[in-house]
Amino acid sequence: MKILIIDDSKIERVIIRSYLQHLDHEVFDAENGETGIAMFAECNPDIVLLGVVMVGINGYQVAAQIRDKFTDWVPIIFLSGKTAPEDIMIGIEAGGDDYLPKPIKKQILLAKMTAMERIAAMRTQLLQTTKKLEIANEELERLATLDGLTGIANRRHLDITMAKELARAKRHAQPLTFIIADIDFFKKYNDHYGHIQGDECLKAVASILDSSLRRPSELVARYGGEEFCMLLPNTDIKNAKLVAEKLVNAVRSLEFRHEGIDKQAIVTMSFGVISLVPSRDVTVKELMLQADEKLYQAKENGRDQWII
Ligand SMILES: Nc1nc2c(ncn2[C@@H]2O[C@H](COP(=O)(O)OP(=O)(O)OP(=O)(O)O)[C@@H](O)[C@H]2O)c(=O)[nH]1
Repeated sequence: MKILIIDDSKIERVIIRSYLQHLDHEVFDAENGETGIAMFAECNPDIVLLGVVMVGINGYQVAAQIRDKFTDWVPIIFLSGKTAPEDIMIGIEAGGDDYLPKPIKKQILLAKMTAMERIAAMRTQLLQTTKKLEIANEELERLATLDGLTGIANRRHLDITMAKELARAKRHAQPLTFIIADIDFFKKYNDHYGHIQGDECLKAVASILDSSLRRPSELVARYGGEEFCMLLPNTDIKNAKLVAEKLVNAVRSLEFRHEGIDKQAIVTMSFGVISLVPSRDVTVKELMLQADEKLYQAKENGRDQWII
């Protein structure tokens, strides 16, 4: 353990050092409160042995400042000839954890060190476990936003982002583009190639849609089944048309055979696109309904196209 002794009596410091010497501890000492606090920050001790009556700031004030300045808990043991119940109470209230009466008895000091060593080990373990838990929680939160099959955003994440982006577009009177896309004749694809190959097709489509959108603020999500949604903040109707054309072509460029339709057919997608500067009363539900209506028109119109 790293042990920091703060006491203005050189004799006390030398005696305590000699008691701790034969144990495998690293001992630091400071001759007053101010130096002790500075040393605490520097050496990051596992335990502090702190005199109470000192020239300058006293031990209670040092303990209070350590607790105030440093968030990590480190045990503080007061060393004092003042052992009346009220002295002990003041010490504990100032942030101390234990009290050793002066003159310090070697056996008691070593026994306390053993107990504190156990506590320090448990604390280290607790900190490590907490760190692992934090990392696991972050990973869980990340996974909760993703679609299990394709690895792009899921519907839950889309819902949250849409609400945020719609509110932002209203606030700044900025355009917002929203697209719903659906793979054409996907039932026939599954029927012809089987579900496993169908899943591979979904993954490839997700990946090409995702890589076709460039801006970090743009989102591609799997809405469900073979339906995907794209949200493009700050994108007006002119740019929405360019993006839609690019997406139709990107899916074609996969050149995935779709012999469920006919020998020459490839996998294509239809896109329903809306672009608007939303007024106050526009809701997420309305955006979805309108884009879905455009998608329906694209399907009716012969598929493999976008309608805005
Ligand atoms: N392989 C696979 N298929 C899925 C998944 N989710 C939905 N599907 C299939 O997607 C197909 C969707 O079919 P439909 O809604 O009839 O639409 P479609 O055949 O694409 O026809 P159009 O949309 O009109 O072009 C169904 O056969 C579903 O079983 C999935 O996770 N994996």
